[in-house]
Amino acid sequence: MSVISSLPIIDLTPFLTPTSTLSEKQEIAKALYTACHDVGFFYLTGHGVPEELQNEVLEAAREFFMTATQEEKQALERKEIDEGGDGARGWQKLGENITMGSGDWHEALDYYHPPLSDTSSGPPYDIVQGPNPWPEKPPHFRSLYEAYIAGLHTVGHALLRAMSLALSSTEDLFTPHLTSPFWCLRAIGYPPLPATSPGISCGAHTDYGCTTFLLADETRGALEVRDKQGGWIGVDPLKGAYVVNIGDMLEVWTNGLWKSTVHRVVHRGTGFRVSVPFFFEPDWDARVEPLQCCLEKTGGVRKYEAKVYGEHLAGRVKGNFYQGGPGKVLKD
Ligand SMILES: O=C(O)CCC(=O)C(=O)O
Ligand SMILES: [Fe+2]
Repeated sequence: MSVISSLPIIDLTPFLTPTSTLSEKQEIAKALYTACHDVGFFYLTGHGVPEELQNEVLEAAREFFMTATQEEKQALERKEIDEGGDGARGWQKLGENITMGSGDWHEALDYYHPPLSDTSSGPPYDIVQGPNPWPEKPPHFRSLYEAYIAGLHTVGHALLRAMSLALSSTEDLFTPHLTSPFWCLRAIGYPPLPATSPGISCGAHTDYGCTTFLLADETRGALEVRDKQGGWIGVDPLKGAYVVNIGDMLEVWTNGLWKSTVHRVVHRGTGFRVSVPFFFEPDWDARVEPLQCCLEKTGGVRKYEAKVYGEHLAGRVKGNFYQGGPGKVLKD
């Protein structure tokens, strides 16, 4: 495995500054196009999220994983639909999340966009449509995370405007599909893999939606990204920046011009690694299909069928846990 020390760095400032000029934006859009086309992963700076807020988010997750009792964790546990849960939201114990049939060596708290229908009368819930179970300790966890999620919506919209300009002459290609963007946030705790274990911390997969904003602590040598030759490249965190990758919906919209890049986590170092990926997604009912401008750039042949985002997500979530099924799929 080689370690990349130089993922492209994209500075989003012009898309968050009302006074910026078109040429300032186009310069960034051009670099963004190359990053998305050549690697599918990049560091994002100029996003406006304060580093102190990022650190607080990581520390609150660490505090939960390190200090909550087993009982407190179990009170938030993800439950199957027939057990009164929505099959998605909540705490997952070590090894519960699976990829390609093997348990992932992490525990996690998973949150999603508020449910789309009223849940006040209680279960049964549809898949991914139950309430978010927030911890009571640390006491500020919920308000901190809700403020963080709101901030990342601004960044998500700005980045999608930049991506639109990278693909066309308008910033609004994706706007009709982002009226109430769905989102997911995972707070993940990774103990080091046992020395003799052949296992994996988070198995190889692609992300499901538009873009993922990965916030991770300073642990090095954990995240790995598949390169075009099928090898693995190590991606270390860059202080203050997000590691951003594109998801399955952008691959469909671009007719494969930009690929939803496979990645995984192998944490063999020392220390307990914490990461908090935020997934910025299309509207739940968005019908996603190759865009005309991308068809023109890819020889005019449509390589992807239309997908409804919410159906795609529900299908992927169902495969993420042990239910006698084959587990998380790498690609459709
Ligand atoms: O923890 C990480 O670095 C990545 C996690 C990830 O890829 C995911 O949850 O989709
Ligand atoms: Fe991922």
